[in-house]
Amino acid sequence: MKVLVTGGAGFIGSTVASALLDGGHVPVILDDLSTGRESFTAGRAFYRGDIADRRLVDRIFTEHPDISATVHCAGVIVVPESVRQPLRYYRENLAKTIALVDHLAGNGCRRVLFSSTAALYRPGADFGVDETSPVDPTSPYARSKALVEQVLADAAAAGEVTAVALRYFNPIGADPQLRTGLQIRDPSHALGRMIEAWFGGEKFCVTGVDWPTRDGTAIRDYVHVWDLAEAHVAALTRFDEVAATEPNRLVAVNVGTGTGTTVRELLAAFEQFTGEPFPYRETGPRPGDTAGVFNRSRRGQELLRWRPRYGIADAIGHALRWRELDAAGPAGATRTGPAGRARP
Ligand SMILES: NC(=O)c1ccc[n+]([C@@H]2O[C@H](COP(=O)([O-])OP(=O)(O)OC[C@H]3O[C@@H](n4cnc5c(N)ncnc54)[C@H](O)[C@@H]3O)[C@@H](O)[C@H]2O)c1
Ligand SMILES: O=c1ccn([C@@H]2O[C@H](COP(=O)(O)OP(=O)(O)O[C@H]3O[C@H](CO)[C@H](O)[C@H](O)[C@H]3O)[C@@H](O)[C@H]2O)c(=O)[nH]1
Repeated sequence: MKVLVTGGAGFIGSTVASALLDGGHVPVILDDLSTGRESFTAGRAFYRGDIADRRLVDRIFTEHPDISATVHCAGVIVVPESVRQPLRYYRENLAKTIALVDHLAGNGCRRVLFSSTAALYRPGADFGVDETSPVDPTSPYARSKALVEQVLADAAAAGEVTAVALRYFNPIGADPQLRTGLQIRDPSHALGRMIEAWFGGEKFCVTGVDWPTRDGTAIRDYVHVWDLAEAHVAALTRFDEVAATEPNRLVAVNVGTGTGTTVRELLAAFEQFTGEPFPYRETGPRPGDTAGVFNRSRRGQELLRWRPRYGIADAIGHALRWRELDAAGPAGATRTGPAGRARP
């Protein structure tokens, strides 16, 4: 398969591209490098530009007429930022996706695998959700994803596209071969902040301790980014079969591990991995935060014939090793290096 990967210079898209290559497929990357890293595209077909640029999309399909599907990862992703800049989030994630899908359909590429998010679910009493759980996003970021799903559902009903949405839970870790990992300088997600605090010799800040969870901190389903990437390859490999399970509808599939982990539990797993106590402080929740959800659906395993292979300790290890390598290498030369930390 030859597959267009938007956002293929970013954290998840670059890992998807590696998993495609490892599976004998060919990724073609479209990325504007707004948060992506050019070195992640080395040795891969790469077009720098905006997903909404019709001329660029036309050029890609002229040069690669055998692209059979698109994985659409490009977008802006920071929940608290979306609360401050909703118009930007709706423009980047919703308006530009409509333009992209229109250009894709115009080029005869109707198979769309969309990067959606479990953040669109309303947390239930026990925080477990499946694909039929109520969708009730609480931030402009999550709402932009729910709106794209709605657009794709309508386009699928009209036969304009065949669409599958992978609703990611919380991807962490790095490519186990360390070809790519988290590329942004100042991550906002819990494990990213933990790693920066640990390398910087600072306290980790737990944001939100009054959620109705077992220990008051928010719960998430942390899925290794390599497992997530393999779920994409599985979905692409049997795309028509998966789409045919709900003809003329958007097929939504949760991609999580099935295990809920609180922030305190993630911190404990980090301490266990490094063998050192991790000092922390506590504050109120961030804007747009939710108590969280974990996956309780088996649809991903059944429809995609996929199952996660890695656990949280693997993900922490890969993320730490990537961070260490990245700080040392040319791509990370401007970053602060590990603050005298011994390798765990
Ligand atoms: N990271 C998570 O926790 C998470 C969870 C659920 C869903 N997702 C979704 O997965 C996708 C990828 O997320 P990520 O963590 O890899 O983020 P990322 O920021 O690392 O990657 C996004 C990529 O898209 C590119 N991009 C952004 N806008 C673009 C545009 N208009 N045209 C072309 N390229 C553009 C960026 O340069 C970047 O390389 C996003 O759609 C995100 O919403 C992420
Ligand atoms: O330094 C931190 C960072 C986060 N948290 C807490 O940890 C929990 C999880 O936060 P994350 O940011 O790791 O996870 P989210 O599900 O809130 O958001 C993540 O997933 C979203 C999509 O689902 C977006 O992609 C977003 O950018 C990405 O961070 C939240 O309660 C948050 O308040 C902390 O306690 N301290």
